[in-house]
Amino acid sequence: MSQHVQDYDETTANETEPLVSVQNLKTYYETGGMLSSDPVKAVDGVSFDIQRGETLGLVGESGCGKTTLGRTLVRLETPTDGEISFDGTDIATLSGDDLKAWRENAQIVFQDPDSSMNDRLTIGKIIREPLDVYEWKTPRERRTRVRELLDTVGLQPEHYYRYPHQFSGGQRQRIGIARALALNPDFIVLDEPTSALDVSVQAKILNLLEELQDEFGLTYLLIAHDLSVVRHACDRIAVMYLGNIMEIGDTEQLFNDPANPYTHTLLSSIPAPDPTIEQNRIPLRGSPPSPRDPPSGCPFSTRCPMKVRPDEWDDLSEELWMQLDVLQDILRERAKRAGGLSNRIQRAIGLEDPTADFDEVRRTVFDDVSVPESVAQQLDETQTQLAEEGEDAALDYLREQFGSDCDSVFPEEHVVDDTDRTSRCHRHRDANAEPAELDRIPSPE
Ligand SMILES: Nc1ncnc2c1ncn2[C@@H]1O[C@H](COP(=O)(O)OP(=O)(O)OP(=O)(O)O)[C@@H](O)[C@H]1O
Repeated sequence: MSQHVQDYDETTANETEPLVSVQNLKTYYETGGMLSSDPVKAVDGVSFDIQRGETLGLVGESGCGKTTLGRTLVRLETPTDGEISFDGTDIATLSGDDLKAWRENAQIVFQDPDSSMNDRLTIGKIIREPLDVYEWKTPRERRTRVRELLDTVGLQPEHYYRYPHQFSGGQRQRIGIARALALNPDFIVLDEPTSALDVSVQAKILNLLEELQDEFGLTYLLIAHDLSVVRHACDRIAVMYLGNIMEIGDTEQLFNDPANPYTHTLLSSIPAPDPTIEQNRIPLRGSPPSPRDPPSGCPFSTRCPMKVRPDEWDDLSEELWMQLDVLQDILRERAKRAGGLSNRIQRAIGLEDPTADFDEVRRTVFDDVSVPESVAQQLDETQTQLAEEGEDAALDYLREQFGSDCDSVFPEEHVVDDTDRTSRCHRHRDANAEPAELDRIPSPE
């Protein structure tokens, strides 16, 4: 949609400020519960702008906070902290009538249009609902507006009196889009708008969204799992991991030359169009840490294939480093399981020996790699810590011995190209730039 951004900018040359500007935005969910009082840090301090008329894509693994961020930008969620400036107005703290009045400007289209549709209402009523809520003009003008909207999204006037179940998935998504357009918003969050649809229908809906953007000067945040969808549809991409934006910038630059190790791993999961071409796939180990208890340094540090290593261990083999990471993964998993009240009580009364199978874990993890005596000693001490203090102490010990800034310092944002793309990674510091190549990572089995 880049061409469009240019056209729109020409007609609004005086409006050079971004439409949406986000500073250190956090949205936490307080879920309470006896065993864990920590909030879910779904969005954990993000800052970025969305320019007028652009489409910003938002990608990342399931649960990284994309939907929460989208919902917060249209104020369906209340941020815990931070600022959202919309067209120059801070909307993060709006409430009551002010919030309702502002909401006309920003809408959301859901993955599953059915979730926002009452099956017992006609299509006309469903699209008209926002107009009724906002008491937009007269009832007659509202009906006329709905007919216009049906036409705008490629449906027929006679569809006004039909019911949602009489339509296909693609048509229902058109209805959802018509409803989102009803109040003439400037900004729309598109939350996986095509993931529930067949591929042929997906393309039609994406084309429709692009046409509507051109016609009405809309600004989009497009959330999508499918990286080929965002590559085609977005001017810029934001890559999210565990509530943070790890990289954000121009779509083609980001796809052609990803700067952040997480972007690398995410993009390398896309199968090559030609299966005979050998791909340098980067394994993404394990699952993301809990957003209730994110790592203390870089959010991606527990899975990062390019983690910075302390100089004193420079001569350890790649294979051994990888297995040390695997050992930490296992201990973290055990720590999660041991966190339950019943396990803790069991251990307190001596029913469970936390080191019972550590010997076996150690044998299996380091079976195929050569472990120098210096590392073996650290593993012995890890085992002692585990026996005496438990998994968290053993993990702290491993972090002290083998960790770096990646494990303890949140990475700052670095500009990584001349299009102002930014990435958060300690590898961008000059001192850590080598080795910069992901090629050094051993291929997965
Ligand atoms: N209402 C809620 N209450 C408590 N936790 C929530 C709530 N909504 C989301 N979460 C949690 O917040 C985190 C982020 O969820 P979110 O749905 O924003 O991620 P996502 O990237 O959109 O995932 P997906 O791609 O699966 O939709 C997850 O750990 C999720 O379980």
